[in-house]
Amino acid sequence: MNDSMISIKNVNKIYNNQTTALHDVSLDIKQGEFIALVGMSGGGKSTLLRLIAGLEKPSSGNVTINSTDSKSLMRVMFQEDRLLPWMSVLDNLSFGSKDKNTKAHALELLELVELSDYADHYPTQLSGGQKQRIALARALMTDPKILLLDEPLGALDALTRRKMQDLILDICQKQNLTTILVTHDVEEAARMADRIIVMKNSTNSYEENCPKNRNAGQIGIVADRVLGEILEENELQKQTA
Ligand SMILES: Nc1ncnc2c1ncn2[C@@H]1O[C@H](COP(=O)(O)OP(=O)(O)OP(=O)(O)O)[C@@H](O)[C@H]1O
Repeated sequence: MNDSMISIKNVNKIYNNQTTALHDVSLDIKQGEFIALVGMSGGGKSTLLRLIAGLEKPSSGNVTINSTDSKSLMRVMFQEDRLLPWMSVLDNLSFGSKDKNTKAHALELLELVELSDYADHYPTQLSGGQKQRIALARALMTDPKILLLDEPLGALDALTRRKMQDLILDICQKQNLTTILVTHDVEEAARMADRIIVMKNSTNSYEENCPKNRNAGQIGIVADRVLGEILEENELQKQTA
């Protein structure tokens, strides 16, 4: 019996009959687990996240979400905050709803992300970190069970980023969210995730001398060993810089 919240079986994703973004990817994610997807550019991290979110379909294989919950099940948070500039912070969360409960829930979430005093502000009046906190609150408005984070902290300075990591971790733990974080930052992955999945980098594009599926977007599990290697590589780069 499979007790996974998200079950990915033998998934391939080929774009335009030409670019293999994912090759035979299988992965099970348990309820409440925090997964980080790392790997070099073009390794298929965002593609995998989009397939899980149902924003795209696999070319073959299956992505199954094992939950009886309805459409509010999953929310995605992106690198850019995607707030509507003409709406106040409160309206960005409640989409202008006049419903008392919706507003009350939005205010609760503003408190959770420590921005209660900013309900009447507009996005242009906020710092980058504040905007991402609002984006996080908005993602939580529907009480999702699964949170998909596509490099949401990439544009933040180191200190703000660290604070956001703590905030996200705290919320995910308290709400027992199943979370998938795409990040280029291996230290961030190590700090936040229960499990790190390394998407192997590859030549995804079709080339004559390279069978088009070879090495494309495969998952290399994780492993402290792999993580260690990447960290060592970074160390080497620093030393030779
Ligand atoms: N809509 C698309 N159409 C065609 N090719 C695509 C599309 N989306 C992604 N690809 C290709 O699929 C491969 C994987 O891309 P993806 O964005 O998933 O990688 P990634 O690991 O998230 O990269 P990055 O870290 O740079 O964001 C790349 O070769 C990319 O060019």
